[in-house]
Amino acid sequence: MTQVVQGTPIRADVRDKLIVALDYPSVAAAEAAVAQLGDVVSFYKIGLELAVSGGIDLAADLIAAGKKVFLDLKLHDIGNTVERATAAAAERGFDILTVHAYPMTMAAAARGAAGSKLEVLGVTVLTSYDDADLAATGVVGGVTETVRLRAGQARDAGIAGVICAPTDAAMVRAILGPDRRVVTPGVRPKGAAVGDQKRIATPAEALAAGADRIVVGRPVTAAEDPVAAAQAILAELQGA
Ligand SMILES: O=C(O)c1cc(=O)[nH]c(=O)n1[C@@H]1O[C@H](COP(=O)(O)O)[C@@H](O)[C@H]1O
Repeated sequence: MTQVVQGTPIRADVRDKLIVALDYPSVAAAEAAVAQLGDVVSFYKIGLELAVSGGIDLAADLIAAGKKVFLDLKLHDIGNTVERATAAAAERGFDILTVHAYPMTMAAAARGAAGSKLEVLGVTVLTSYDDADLAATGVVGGVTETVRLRAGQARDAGIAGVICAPTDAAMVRAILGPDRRVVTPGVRPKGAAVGDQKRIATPAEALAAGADRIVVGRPVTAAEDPVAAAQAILAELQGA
């Protein structure tokens, strides 16, 4: 169904570019948000907080309701474990699964997803990290150099694409080419609270830099009017 925002119809392909992060402490809270957002939002992310709170099973209801679902567990473990967990996520019908962008982890996830529609995305460098935060983990090389390295490794591992900051998206798109996914959290509409994010851009800037999809949590879920907040982001994406 086509959405109409302030007289402008929002195309279905534009709606699929907005992934709303269901970062809630209970399944009931997530279900209430999904009910409130109705047809406005077509793509949801189940992340760590909701998964630990029993939210993985919510995916079946979302899929039955025609939504796309991103399982954000940011896997990183021995190859056998990652491969089997990825195959289990594919079996459950998820559209996207995240793993950390380490070569062996990405290769294992690629094996686990083989033959399914599941898109494995490698998390390059978290959007809450700056150069100093990354250096504190022992990584040699700044954010830009590390994202460049990991994007190339994601391409070589044969996974669907990466998660990166919108500020990295143009560089990553050049590395991955047009056929792989570039998905960016760290997105803040003008004037929205930044919170713990450090490498941010607006929805329109993220798309202009080469992102396929954006992930947005608090600017929608903590808004006084989440429906209006999501609609405003979609209108910005459509205009980008
Ligand atoms: O993998 C992710 O989705 C992710 C990667 C990253 O580098 N940064 C990041 O913020 N995220 C997720 O994207 C969402 C961003 O939420 P907000 O900061 O509330 O918009 C959260 O659910 C994070 O877990």
